[in-house]
Amino acid sequence: MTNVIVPTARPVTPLGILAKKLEAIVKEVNQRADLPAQLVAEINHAWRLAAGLDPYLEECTTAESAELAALAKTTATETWDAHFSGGTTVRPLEQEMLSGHIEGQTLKMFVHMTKAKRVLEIGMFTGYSALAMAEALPEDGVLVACEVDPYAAEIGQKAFQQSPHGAKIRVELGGALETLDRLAQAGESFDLVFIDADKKEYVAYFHKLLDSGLLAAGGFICVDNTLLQGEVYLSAGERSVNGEAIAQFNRTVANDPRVEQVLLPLRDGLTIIRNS
Ligand SMILES: C[S@@+](CC[C@H](N)C(=O)[O-])C[C@H]1O[C@@H](n2cnc3c(N)ncnc32)[C@H](O)[C@@H]1O
Repeated sequence: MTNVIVPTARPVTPLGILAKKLEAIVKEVNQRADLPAQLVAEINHAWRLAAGLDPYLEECTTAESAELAALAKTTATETWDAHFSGGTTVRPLEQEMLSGHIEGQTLKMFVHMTKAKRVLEIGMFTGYSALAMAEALPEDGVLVACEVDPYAAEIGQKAFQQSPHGAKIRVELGGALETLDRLAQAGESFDLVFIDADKKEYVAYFHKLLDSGLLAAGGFICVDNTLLQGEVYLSAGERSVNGEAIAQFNRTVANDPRVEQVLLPLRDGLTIIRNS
C-alpha cells in the first residue's frame, strides 16, 4: 500500500490564525530568561486555550462518514496551484476551501433540525458540505449544488457516486447568479440555502434568494466565512477585497427588516438567517 502524505492546511479561521501566532510567541518567550515567569506562564496558558479548542470540538463531535473522510483526503492531496496554472481549473482553488468535519456536521444538524427537504448550495467545490447535508436529507430530499469549476465539480460527482446519499444531489455547473435566475424561472424553491461561493457576490445571492421566491417562506440561509479571518472586526484599512465584501454583506443583512440572523463564531464565521 502506498503512503499518501496529506499536506497540512494553513489556518484560515480567526481562532486558527490566533493559535498559530501565539505558538510563535510562545516559542520565543520560552527561550527568554529575562521575562517574568508569571508573564511566560500567562502566554503559554493563552496559547493552550486557543490551540486546544478545535481538537476538542473534533473529539466531541460525531465522526464524519467514511465517504466524507475520503473526500476530504482526496481534496487535500490535489495539487490545486498546478491545476490552476495549467488551466485544469477555471478558478484558483485550494484545499482550505473545504468546510470540513465540524461545519459539515453542523450543517447536517441544521437539515435534521429544520426537516428541510429541498436544499440549495451556492459554491460546492469538491462537494464536502453538499454530501454532509445530503446525508441528513430524507430519501425523497433534493440538494441542488451550484459550482462554476468543472474539475472540482467532477471530484464531487465521483464522491457522490460512492455514497448511498449521492443520488439526492443535483449539480448545476456554471456561474451561480445565472443558475439562481434559471432556478427561479423554473419555479424552484428551497427550505435551506448554504452560501459559500464568491464573497463579492454574497449580497447579490442574498437579494436574489429573497426577491425571487427561491427561499421558501420561513426558510433559512446559512452563510460561510462571515468573519473572513477576523477582517470584518479589525480596522477597515486591514481588509482585503473579500474582507470588505463580507463586511458589506454583514451590514446588508443586519439592515434588512425581512430577516432575523445570528453570526456564530464557528470556524470562519457562520451566519444563520431566517426569512421571517
Ligand atoms: C469555499 S469553496 C466551497 C466549499 C464547499 N462548500 C465545501 O464546504 O467544501 C467556494 C466554491 O465556490 C465556487 N465559486 C466561486 N464563484 C462562483 C460563482 N460565481 N458561481 C459558482 N461557483 C462559484 C468556487 O469555484 C469554489 O469551488
